[in-house]
Amino acid sequence: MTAQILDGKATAAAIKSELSVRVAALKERGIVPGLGTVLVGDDPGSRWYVNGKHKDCAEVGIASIQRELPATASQQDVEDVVRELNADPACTGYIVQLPLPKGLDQNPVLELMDPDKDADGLHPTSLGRLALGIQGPLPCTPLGIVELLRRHGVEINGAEVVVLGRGVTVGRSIGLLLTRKSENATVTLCHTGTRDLAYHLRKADIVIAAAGVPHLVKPEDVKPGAAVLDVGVSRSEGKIVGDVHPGVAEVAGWISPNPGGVGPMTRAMLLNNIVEAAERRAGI
Ligand SMILES: Nc1nc2c(c(=O)[nH]1)N[C@@H](CN(C=O)c1ccc(C(=O)N[C@@H](CCC(=O)O)C(=O)O)cc1)CN2
Repeated sequence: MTAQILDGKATAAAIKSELSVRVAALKERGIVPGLGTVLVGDDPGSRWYVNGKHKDCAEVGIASIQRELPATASQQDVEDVVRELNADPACTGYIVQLPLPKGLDQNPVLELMDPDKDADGLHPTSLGRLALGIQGPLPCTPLGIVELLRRHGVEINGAEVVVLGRGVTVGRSIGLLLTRKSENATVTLCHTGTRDLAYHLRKADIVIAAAGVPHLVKPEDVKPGAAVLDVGVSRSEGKIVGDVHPGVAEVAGWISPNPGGVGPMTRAMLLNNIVEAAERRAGI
């Protein structure tokens, strides 16, 4: 078997073109949605991601508000920028690029954000709303994964899903999303404390690998025909090495490339959250 490709790049392009139409409709009502970003420090990966977010904004007609602070910024400096964006009427929503440099505490920063401006769906209120089934912004990577599966016709309803990694941007929240009645999956979250990872992987219809461990998911541990999403980012000689061994493509039914799979979907879902926030405020 050779897996079908869950093409995140093409799917994100289709979503962006749908969002451009919605942005144009907002502009006809005099509303220009704006995305703010807060980048602290000089990590090249984080800078690349933030630049990508603003490039996407330009493509669909969303205004960009960029705030940068040096790696030497204090907790107070970062929190001042957050307060400024909370008060900025041009900013529909914003993100603080994670991780923050060492020495800064991300949780007080996230808590200080106006939950109504949380574009990432990572504010405690947004995660609480998700747990309670109240409408609000959803975390971008989990939302991107669900959308990627849906648009490729992968059955989520009733599926056994195994998630690897308990990080805040993916593993912690994706179970909340996939176990809603509308998705209806059964989710197992595996992490470094999991005793027998292969046991869990072998019964999964859908594997979401977000552990950041190169080639953690081996072909012999994947159920034939499963959908495998590779969210892991490790780097070797300048190249991305995912959590999924290349041999998995011979066993799986669907596989997301990395790069070109979940990453572009994360970016598209951020734009989606901004457009939805602007529409909500306009009563659309
Ligand atoms: N505040 C946030 N911080 C972080 C998030 C997040 O959702 N919110 N997620 C990641 C980084 N991230 C977005 O911020 C992100 C990661 C990867 C991609 C992407 O398109 N990757 C490309 C490959 C890029 C490369 O070559 O390095 C791909 O997969 O094709 C977009 C966004 C952590 N921080």
